[in-house]
Amino acid sequence: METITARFRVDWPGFSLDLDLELPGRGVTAIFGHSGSGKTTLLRCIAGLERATTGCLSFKGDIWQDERTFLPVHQRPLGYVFQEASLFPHLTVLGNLRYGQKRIPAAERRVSLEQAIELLGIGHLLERKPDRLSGGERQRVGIARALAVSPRILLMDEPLAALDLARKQEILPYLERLHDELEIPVLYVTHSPDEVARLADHLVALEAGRVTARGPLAETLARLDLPVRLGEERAVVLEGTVAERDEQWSLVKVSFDGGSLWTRDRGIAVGRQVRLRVPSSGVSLCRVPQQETSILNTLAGRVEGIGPDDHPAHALVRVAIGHSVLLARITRRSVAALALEPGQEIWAQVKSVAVLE
Ligand SMILES: Nc1ncnc2c1ncn2[C@@H]1O[C@H](COP(=O)(O)OP(=O)(O)OP(=O)(O)O)[C@@H](O)[C@H]1O
Repeated sequence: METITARFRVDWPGFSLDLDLELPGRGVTAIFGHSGSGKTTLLRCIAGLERATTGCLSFKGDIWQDERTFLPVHQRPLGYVFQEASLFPHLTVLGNLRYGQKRIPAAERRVSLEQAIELLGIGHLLERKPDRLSGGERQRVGIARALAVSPRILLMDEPLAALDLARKQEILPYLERLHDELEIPVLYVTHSPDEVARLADHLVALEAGRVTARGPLAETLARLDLPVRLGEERAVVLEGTVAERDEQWSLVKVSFDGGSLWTRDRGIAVGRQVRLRVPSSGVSLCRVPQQETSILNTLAGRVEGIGPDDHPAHALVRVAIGHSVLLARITRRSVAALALEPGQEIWAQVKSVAVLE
């Protein structure tokens, strides 16, 4: 059994959490929701920091909590990364990392110290004391320390929230490496749409202590029946590969399962895997491919469904492009004018697409 099953009920004055979740035992699951929706409470329940909770938690077949069992936090093989790493000020970076690792018998170490240091790029910082680290460096050390305890799961509670944009950009590639190179599942609490789009494989959306949507990221974002918005408007995320570079016009072609899209060249090497974020307002639809248009990307697709959007003037059209899906936000008047209906062949013009590096 490779999954994590979690059922928790917490009742506090003014807030209750009531969840029944099956989470994948691999990849990054983003726990996404507004402030106060219960994200941190869920992580604390999983960590065993909320003792008053009633619930059940099984991790890949091992019971961590049920009616009879409650493993205390120190017996749960997990790493916890907070918004700000609380490192021991009197120890060097290496001392901090070794401290975390001490209680793990050598045979049970899944991540070596060297591997954690290399993954987070902190080899040059090992002799420094925490007060001589930048916020971004401190956070990287905090993540390496959480890995050094050889966790079976990593719980990250808004690990980038305390950092400015430049520091966030500095750390994101390291988080992507963790994702690509480690087998350890990560539960990643955030209210940043960008972080979800870049890092998550799965999504759990919370609202007022309840799950409003969950599932694989791309699939969940493309659903018409679930109101999951990452940011201002509905958008989908596609996995792709940089297939071609057009030096003359500073463009790259990114191929995905079903087609390809030209987008601005940001210097990413041909062959690299990237994610694309396509906002629904950047997709328009036409019944015949347009000849003289400034839009570079026209894809053949099929209408799969039509649903409402935030404003009564707008509709969201779900369009299958091969095995991938785009959402187009168009006016309801256009839906009527084009007589759109499920099953219909259609051309999607994609004006706006962002590469999430
Ligand atoms: N120990 C507690 N006793 C009572 N209420 C609590 C306790 N801890 C948290 N709460 C309340 O539970 C609700 C959920 O809090 P939680 O920290 O889980 O939300 P969150 O989604 O992580 O928010 P944020 O994004 O702001 O961190 C909030 O209304 C909070 O005030």
